Amino acid sequence: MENPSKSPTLVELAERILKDAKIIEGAVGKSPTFQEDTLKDLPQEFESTRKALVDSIETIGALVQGSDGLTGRIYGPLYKGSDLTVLEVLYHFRIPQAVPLEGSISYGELAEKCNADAVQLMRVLHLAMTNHLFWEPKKGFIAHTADSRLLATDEAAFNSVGMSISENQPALHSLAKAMKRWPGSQEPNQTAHALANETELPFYKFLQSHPERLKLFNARMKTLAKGSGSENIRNIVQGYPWQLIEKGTVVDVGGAGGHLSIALAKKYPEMKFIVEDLAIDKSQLTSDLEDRVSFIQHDFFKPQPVKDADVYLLSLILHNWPDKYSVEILRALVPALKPGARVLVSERLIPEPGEVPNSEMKEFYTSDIVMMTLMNAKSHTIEDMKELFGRADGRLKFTKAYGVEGSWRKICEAVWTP
Ligand SMILES: C[S@@+](CC[C@H](N)C(=O)[O-])C[C@H]1O[C@@H](n2cnc3c(N)ncnc32)[C@H](O)[C@@H]1O
Repeated sequence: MENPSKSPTLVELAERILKDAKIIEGAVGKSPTFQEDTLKDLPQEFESTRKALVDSIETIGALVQGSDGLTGRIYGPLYKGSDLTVLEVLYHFRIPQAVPLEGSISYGELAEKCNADAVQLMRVLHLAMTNHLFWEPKKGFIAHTADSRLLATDEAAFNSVGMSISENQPALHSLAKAMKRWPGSQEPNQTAHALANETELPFYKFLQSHPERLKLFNARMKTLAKGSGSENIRNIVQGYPWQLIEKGTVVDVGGAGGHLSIALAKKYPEMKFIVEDLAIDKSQLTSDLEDRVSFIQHDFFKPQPVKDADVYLLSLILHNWPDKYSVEILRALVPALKPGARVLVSERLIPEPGEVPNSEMKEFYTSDIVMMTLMNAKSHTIEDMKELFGRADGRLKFTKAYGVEGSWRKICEAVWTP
């Protein structure tokens, strides 16, 4: 975070906004509108400019509103909570799907289709429109914008909103209560999510006993995999010097359907991969890779069964667990490790304060808090990662954090040095 007395002037910010807006518009050739999101094709190399632009806009908005604006932002009409209420109504009444993709529909007809009261529906939709969801082409009628159309046509995106409403929001509202009841807890069932749902089950077990909510969670994971999931693959494949492993074997611990191993196997034809997870899912494996990518069922809290591999990869695993359990997961590898074996832990690390703009820092801290509310888990800093390796076993020597340029996903390497 910047020193508050040194924030840029309004004019400096406005100039930055103009400069970055020109760069971005030049990159896609056509400015986005609320009907057409041309920025979804923005090339990766302009992502940092997009983030800088968002940050400048937020900063100038907050400065111009002043401290009275702050109270307004928290308690007044711009409070995010009411935006979430709108989404909740859109989700429960399946409003996006009831609006025609072309043309418009009257509030009365829409209310009938959604089984809702027309006046209440109109009032909620008026607020939705302030966030560019739907618009009124003529009085009394509504039509889609690009955002509302996405919710109507992409079931995974729609269910992802459902997941946020069913799991994240109630849990976030219960965080203060959970912090009072179980201060500093390291148990995955002493969470805000458990309080909000009046359950003693940890998050994943709770979902397994509520299949309709598990479906929403899986949809959320699918939408993430479209964006950051592919960033996950890119980071794993390009962000580590795999040529060092040559003809070696990689154990992909908690590797799900093996998408990372499969991507690596395609690029490194001499390496072998063993994907471990609670259940075996070979649906993504093609026959040409069958001799080099295999699957076994394994609980990562039990001693590692594959001995003497060259690499044990834990991608997006430890950030789902309280530290106490992350240490157990790492320790369970120890009996299998040969001297020089590498343990690679890949996840998005939290930057040092001030290393990235405030708006980006907010994303990192938000995801950290979501981890806390759902599982008492956490996002890690690089210092946390060093500490976890050390706590697991002093012979697991942290060497370096690798990763692709410009990404906060890092691959933290520790080498077994007995
Ligand atoms: C967030 S996903 C990460 C998947 C993959 N490594 C990646 O980077 O995309 C976490 C994975 O851990 C698996 N998992 C959870 N508990 C496990 C356990 N006790 N033993 C093995 N795998 C487990 C889940 O089934 C899931 O596939």
